[in-house]
Amino acid sequence: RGGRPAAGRARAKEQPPPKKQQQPPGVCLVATGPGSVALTVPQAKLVDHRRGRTATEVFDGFSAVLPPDSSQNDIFTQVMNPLVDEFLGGKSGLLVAMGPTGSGKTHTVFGTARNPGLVPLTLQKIFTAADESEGGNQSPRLFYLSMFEILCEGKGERILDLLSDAAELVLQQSATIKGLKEVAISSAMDAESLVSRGMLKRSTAATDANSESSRSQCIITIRAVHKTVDQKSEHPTSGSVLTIADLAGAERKKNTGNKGSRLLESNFINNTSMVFGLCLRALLDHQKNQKKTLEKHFKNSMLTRYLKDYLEGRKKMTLILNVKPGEDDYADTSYLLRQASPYMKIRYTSLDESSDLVSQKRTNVSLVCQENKKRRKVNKPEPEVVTAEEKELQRVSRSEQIMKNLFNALWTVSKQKISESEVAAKSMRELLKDKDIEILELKKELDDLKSRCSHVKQNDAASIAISSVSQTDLASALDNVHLSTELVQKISEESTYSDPEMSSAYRDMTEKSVDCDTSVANLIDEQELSSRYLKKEESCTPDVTEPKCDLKKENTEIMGQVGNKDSDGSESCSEQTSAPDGGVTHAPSHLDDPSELSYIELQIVPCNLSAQFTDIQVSEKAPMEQREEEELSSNTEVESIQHDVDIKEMQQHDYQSSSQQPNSDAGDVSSNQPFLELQGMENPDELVPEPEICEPTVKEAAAEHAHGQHVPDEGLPQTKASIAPTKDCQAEGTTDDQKENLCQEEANEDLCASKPRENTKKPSR
Ligand SMILES: Nc1ncnc2c1ncn2[C@@H]1O[C@H](COP(=O)(O)OP(=O)(O)OP(=O)(O)O)[C@@H](O)[C@H]1O
Repeated sequence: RGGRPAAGRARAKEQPPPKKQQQPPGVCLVATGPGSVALTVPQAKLVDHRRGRTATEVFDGFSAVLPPDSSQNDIFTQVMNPLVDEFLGGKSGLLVAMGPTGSGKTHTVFGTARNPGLVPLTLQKIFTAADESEGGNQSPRLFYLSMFEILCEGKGERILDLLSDAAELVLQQSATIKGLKEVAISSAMDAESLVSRGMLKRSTAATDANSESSRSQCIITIRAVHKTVDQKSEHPTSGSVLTIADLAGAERKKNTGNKGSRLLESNFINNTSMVFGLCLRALLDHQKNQKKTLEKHFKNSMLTRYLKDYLEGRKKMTLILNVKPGEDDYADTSYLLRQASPYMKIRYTSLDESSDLVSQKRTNVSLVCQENKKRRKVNKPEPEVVTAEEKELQRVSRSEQIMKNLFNALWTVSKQKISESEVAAKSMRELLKDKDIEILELKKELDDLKSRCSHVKQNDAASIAISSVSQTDLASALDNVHLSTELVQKISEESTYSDPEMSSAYRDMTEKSVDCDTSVANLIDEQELSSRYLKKEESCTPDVTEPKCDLKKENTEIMGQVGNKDSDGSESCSEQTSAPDGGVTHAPSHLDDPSELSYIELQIVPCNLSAQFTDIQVSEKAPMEQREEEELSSNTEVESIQHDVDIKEMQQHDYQSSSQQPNSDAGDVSSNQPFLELQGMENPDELVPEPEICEPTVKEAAAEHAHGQHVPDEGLPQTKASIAPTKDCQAEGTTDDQKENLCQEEANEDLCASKPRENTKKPSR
């Protein structure tokens, strides 16, 4: 008990015990050197074939090996004094007493009043050193003492403050205990009494192995604070800390005989001891192989969490392996030596800590050291110190680089999309241009069609004008017919005085003329109807060239219809102008009928008019040409009339010559023979002699026609006017009875002639 674990590896080979140290009976472990021990297997533990032989294991490498008769001071001097010196020098340290139950750990740490342990000795040493430091002009320091235990509570753990009545303490992540009472200590005596009071609260129980067995892990901390630095703070946290831990010893059930709650405590104690050993083993392995990560076994118990800095090699730690050298304790001793002897090779990484705050930086320093080692492996001359800020900067720069790459990728894709869109827009523009060109061409075609349609409309208007002109011509022709009728009537009236037969023939001729006038009026009506029908057909006919043909055909049909209609009447004028095949013929065919010789000459006019109408309709001449033709026809008509007048004049002359004879006979055929020959007539009875008083009037009218006075439409009244004075002259040259007869006849003729004229004017105008 009380021996420090030797450094180095225990040799597990059988070798003869050292000659100088005789192994006492019942003892298995003896010191063989300042840092080595020899563990001999008891004979009872050996198998049968090995009995009689000595089986000894040598464990060397320990810092010191203290024999069983060593005092508390020897232990303090050998084990604790270096830690106290470092503590007083500003360095934290840890002392942990390990060993099986009943091995004397508590006795070694706390001792007794008469034989004080390491804690009292430390306190004495500290205050002694403090007194010496004040006398040596060193800065005064304050010492604080805390004492707590970690015990089992059910299946868990809890911290209990041994210097206060605090209900519960909380172990923080920073390896500090929240709520732990620190008691400032000003003297060793006060501190020892304080520790003594705390020991009274510690959980202990009697087991088969120990009458006062510790049931918890007890931890005492002494913190030294310089007054000049932390005197303003009531509870300064800076300063070196000296930690002394008295662990509960591992227990064997058969040795302790624990049951129930004790057995649970045994499990807790053994588990904590095991975790503590694993942490040390992991630290050792990590220091042996830097590539191997440091296992974080310290998380598995509250004790190891509290001692994390020490178990990770950042603070100095001293282990006291308490063992019992009896043969009965061989198993526990052998187990502890085998377990803990390798820990002597553990080295802490920093010896320059001066305060607990500095320990926070030591982590970075440790990382820097590891980083430097790595950099040395890659043969870099100067290792770079990577701080947290630099790491943050590197992380930010990486993020920026990632975002930059992402932005570049998006930009490239966007550019491609834009280029594709531009190409598509260009093609669409070209397509629109083509469409515009097509639209312009279509517009041109539409304009052409419009112009052609307007031309067609003009043609239609021309055709309509032609129809109207034809109607006008028909009307003028009708007027001419009336004029001729009136002229014939005048002549017949004049001739009625001389020949009654001529008068009857004249009446027939007048009736024929009236019929002809009526036929012409009907023709005008039908032409107007046909022109309207033609308009409707032209409006529905798409082909613009068809109306011309239709116009000709329609006009031809009109003529045919007129002929057919008049053909019902045996003596119609239209019957003579229409051929059976629809063609146009002239009146000479009627010369075959001797019954109509009296008005053959007068029917030339309507027949010519029909021919004129046919020419107009077929040739579709211009209105001026039509007017010229009309004038020509009128002139022809006048010439024919003048020719008739000449004939009448010749007849009148013959009649006068015959009437001057005493026995004038109207039936004298010889006197009429020249006229008949001229006219080509065979029946002289139909000749109507004209009276002599009409000669000047007829001559005057014939002279007007002969002087080239055309007879336009408007000139028709003039013709009438030119004829009217002849009646006056005629009336002046006659007797009163004759005048009355003439006026009566003239009135009758006016009434007879007015009827057809009124019928013809209505539809034509
Ligand atoms: N060097 C010593 N001198 C005198 N008595 C001792 C010595 N070592 C131990 N003892 C006595 O042995 C008994 C057990 O000692 P101690 O309680 O210290 O053992 P422990 O290792 O702490 O056991 P546990 O782990 O169970 O607490 C005590 O009664 C103690 O007085």
